[in-house]
Amino acid sequence: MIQLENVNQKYGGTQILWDLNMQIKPGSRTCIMGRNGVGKTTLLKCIMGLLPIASGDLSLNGESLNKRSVESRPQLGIGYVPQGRDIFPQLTVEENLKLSLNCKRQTSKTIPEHIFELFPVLKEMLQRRGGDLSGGQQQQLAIARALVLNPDVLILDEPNEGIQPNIVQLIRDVLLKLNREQGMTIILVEQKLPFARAVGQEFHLMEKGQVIASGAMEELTDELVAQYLAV
Ligand SMILES: Nc1ncnc2c1ncn2[C@@H]1O[C@H](COP(=O)(O)OP(=O)(O)OP(=O)(O)O)[C@@H](O)[C@H]1O
Repeated sequence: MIQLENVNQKYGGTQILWDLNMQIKPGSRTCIMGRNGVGKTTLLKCIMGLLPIASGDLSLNGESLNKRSVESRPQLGIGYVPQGRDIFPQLTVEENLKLSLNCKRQTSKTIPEHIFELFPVLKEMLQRRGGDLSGGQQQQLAIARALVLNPDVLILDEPNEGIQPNIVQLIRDVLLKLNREQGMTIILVEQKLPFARAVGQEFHLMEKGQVIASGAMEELTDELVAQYLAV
């Protein structure tokens, strides 16, 4: 269980997250939704320890993460696919994937074969530089890099931005499969409603740094969509 209680976050004097509360159950597929600028990415960065929180509590399975380092997250089984992918453009696909193997959680120094079953194109392109891949291939690499550590929780920040429809479908199928077959918790920041509905079982809707509605995906009504998601 990931739990956030009264989390506040500020960039200098500007407060972005306001007494934010959220619970994410193990094995769930959760979508965090809301318009541009409501604080979704900031929230994920706080969960990952990339941004400090000003006050409040953040915990994983009852253990506080407040004082744990960024490096602790992969060891605790939290994988992260950041917005914009952040792969290393000068390194090959293989090198990008092997970087994750340096983490203590992973005892083997070999890239697990199931990664290539999920994303076959990466096997074909192992020696290609990350920067030479298409956007869709880079996104597959970014997800694969997080999966190398076999996380219990996979957090993705708008994985479909600028990606062609067939890769969007592949990503959807991979997320559903990881959740179904491995019980992996999926936390997805997503603005596109059809994708959010296809992947998410639960939603948290954000507005101005707070969660203003949560529930089962079927409870995300047209009224909520019109009020808080439509542009
Ligand atoms: N490094 C920063 N310094 C100051 N303000 C920031 C910084 N990063 C983000 N912000 C501000 O924090 C607010 C929330 O941004 P955030 O990226 O978390 O929103 P978001 O909901 O993820 O939006 P998007 O969908 O556009 O990514 C925005 O007003 C943004 O301008």
